[in-house]
Amino acid sequence: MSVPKNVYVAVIGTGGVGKAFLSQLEALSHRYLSSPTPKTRISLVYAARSSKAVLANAYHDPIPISSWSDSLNSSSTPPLEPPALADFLAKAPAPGRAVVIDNTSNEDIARSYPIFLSKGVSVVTPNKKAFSSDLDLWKAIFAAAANGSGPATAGYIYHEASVGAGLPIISTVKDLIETGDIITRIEGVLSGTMSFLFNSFMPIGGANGGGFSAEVRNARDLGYTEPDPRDDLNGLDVARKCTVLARLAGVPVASPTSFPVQSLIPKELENVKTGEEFVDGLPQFDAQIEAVKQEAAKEGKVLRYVGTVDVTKGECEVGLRKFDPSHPIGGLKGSDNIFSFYTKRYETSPLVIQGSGAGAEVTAMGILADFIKVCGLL
Ligand SMILES: NC(=O)C1=CN([C@@H]2O[C@H](COP(=O)(O)OP(=O)(O)OC[C@H]3O[C@@H](n4cnc5c(N)ncnc54)[C@H](OP(=O)(O)O)[C@@H]3O)[C@@H](O)[C@H]2O)C=CC1
Ligand SMILES: N[C@@H](CC=O)C(=O)O
Ligand code: NA
Repeated sequence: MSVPKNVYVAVIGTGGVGKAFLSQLEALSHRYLSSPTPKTRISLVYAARSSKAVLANAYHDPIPISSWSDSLNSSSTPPLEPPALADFLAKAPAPGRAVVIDNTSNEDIARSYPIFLSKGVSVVTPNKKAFSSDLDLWKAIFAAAANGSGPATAGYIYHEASVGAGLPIISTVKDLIETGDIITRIEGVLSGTMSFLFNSFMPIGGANGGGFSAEVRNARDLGYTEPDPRDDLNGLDVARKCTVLARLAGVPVASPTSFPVQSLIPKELENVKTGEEFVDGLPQFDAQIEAVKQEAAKEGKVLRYVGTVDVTKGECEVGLRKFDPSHPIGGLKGSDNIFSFYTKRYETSPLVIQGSGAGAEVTAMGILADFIKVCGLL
């Protein structure tokens, strides 16, 4: 009987998405182990939140996945700096190797991916920062990865959940390109938060829309927003997703602030210190967005927040637009995203992907699916 390969997992970030990921990882681990001929054994060797971390005593003595929370809560160890974590994970015994799951939105951790990858440690993440900050970081990540132009001994990088949460967006873009299609335009509602806000604030028929600020609070409480909701409301989250998609499609977008992005943050709240202060201050500006809503309603339209990547022209654009209620974007529900891909093959009738684009469980699913792909490659 063949010996199962060990895959050693380090999880950074145990918030909404991180918790859901660990719970799905535990179930996957049970499924793997209950197979009559287990091929993979998953060992949790590190878990961290911003203030503390827990590290396995040794590779042969991992942290039980079912009690990661107790282990982390009772720890007084601070998180390891990324280079130290990479050194630790690079020593994972063969067969199999280590995978780091970054469930934070931390830019310093994102900047350390090339260090992990060059040491043979794979990275799976929903963190958009790595792929949508400066272009040099993008190039460094893919130059270091085995599934980029790095050596076969390098780690793999997968980031499906960085765009459209669990929806198969990154894999679809890659499949279109690798099979020789030419993407000309991608457009749609790319934010679960923005979708939820406008579907609730201005539902078709105009009935029961609550105040805008109350919907922002709801979106945050439902786990749709970024750790700081201002990163959604300023349009940067959608701009980051457009940047990722554009770069994958071959447009070298310099940064998510290098093209027009409409912010929905009132000027007076631009410089408040915390996300909490921002959410608390928002109700006094409800009248402003209500006026924009009424203007659209007079034309028989609804407001929706959209992103467009015009690959042919090499341009991106992000902002609020008016739609007829009969338009597929006008009729979205809940936190649904919709992505329309126009390509040489899908020229007049686009390839459309629609479904929930935010929330812990659907995001964790995207991360776990990537993790399973990496396990298959190790
Ligand atoms: N929520 C969603 O629907 C989606 C989220 N994403 C992405 O998933 C990621 C996580 O989102 P979400 O779970 O909602 O956010 P949360 O704010 O709920 O969780 C973030 C976690 O990261 C931890 N963290 C932050 N900085 C560090 C650090 N330096 N070292 C270790 N841990 C750190 C936080 O620690 P602490 O607990 O101590 O605060 C927290 O546990 C983000 O990148 C987001 O963009 C992607 C698609 C959808
Ligand atoms: N805050 C984001 C989370 C997923 O990327 C969103 O609302 O879409
Ligand atoms: Na996705």
